[in-house]
Amino acid sequence: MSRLELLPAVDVRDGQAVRLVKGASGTETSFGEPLAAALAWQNAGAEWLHLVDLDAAFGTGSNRELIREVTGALDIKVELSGGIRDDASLAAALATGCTRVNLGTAALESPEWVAKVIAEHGDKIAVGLDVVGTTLRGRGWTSDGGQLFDVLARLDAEGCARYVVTDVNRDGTLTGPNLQLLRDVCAATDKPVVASGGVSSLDDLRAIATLVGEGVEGAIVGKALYEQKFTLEEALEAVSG
Ligand SMILES: O=C(O)c1ccccc1N[C@@H]1O[C@H](COP(=O)(O)O)[C@@H](O)[C@H]1O
Repeated sequence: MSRLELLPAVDVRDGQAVRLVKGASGTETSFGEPLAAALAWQNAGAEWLHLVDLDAAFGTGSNRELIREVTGALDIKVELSGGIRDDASLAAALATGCTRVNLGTAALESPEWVAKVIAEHGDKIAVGLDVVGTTLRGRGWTSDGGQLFDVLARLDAEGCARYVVTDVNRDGTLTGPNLQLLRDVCAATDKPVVASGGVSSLDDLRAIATLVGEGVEGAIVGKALYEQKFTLEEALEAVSG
């Protein structure tokens, strides 16, 4: 059985690496230069970086140049998200050299465009399913966007390669992952799932790793790393078995 992939997160707001609580604008804690954070995770052994332009996700601006600089400076794979909602933003995201992009709002508001880009770009496109309960959230997690399992069925039928599943109410709270949500999504799709939200401990990562056989491929880790609940080296070791 394959091992759980870990994706340390660098979320960028106003040029800084930040963590939010439940994705709420205004709850930012700053952790300095995004490039320094990204290089730190790379040097600690990360194979992936989950890189988010929060200003683009919230519609308050863009960190496009900085995102391009960070992605270009790394040797590891980058999953890029935030504000990728049309041809121009998708082209700019893919031109950074990232390994894949993660679409959120567009999957809820522009289903025809998303079907088209899935057909064109295959597994370079993932969809972020950001949920409160089973209600999807878009536009910086401020708007309702339909029911999780309806949208998942539609995206599956269109050939979506992968889903990044975030429990919004756990994100940035260090309260543990929503394992039942992950199980339910895995039961509804054959496509790989990346878990996001709530990781607080090595035991949380070990618990997510027990779901690899059900379809969980990776886990995004944010606040726990920045608040030094464990090191990335310890996390990689914890899921290596
Ligand atoms: O990651 C966050 O903390 C976050 C908080 C609030 C909104 C979005 C957030 N993250 C990422 O943004 C994309 C969605 O962006 P868009 O809707 O496509 O513009 C989402 O998948 C998360 O990865």
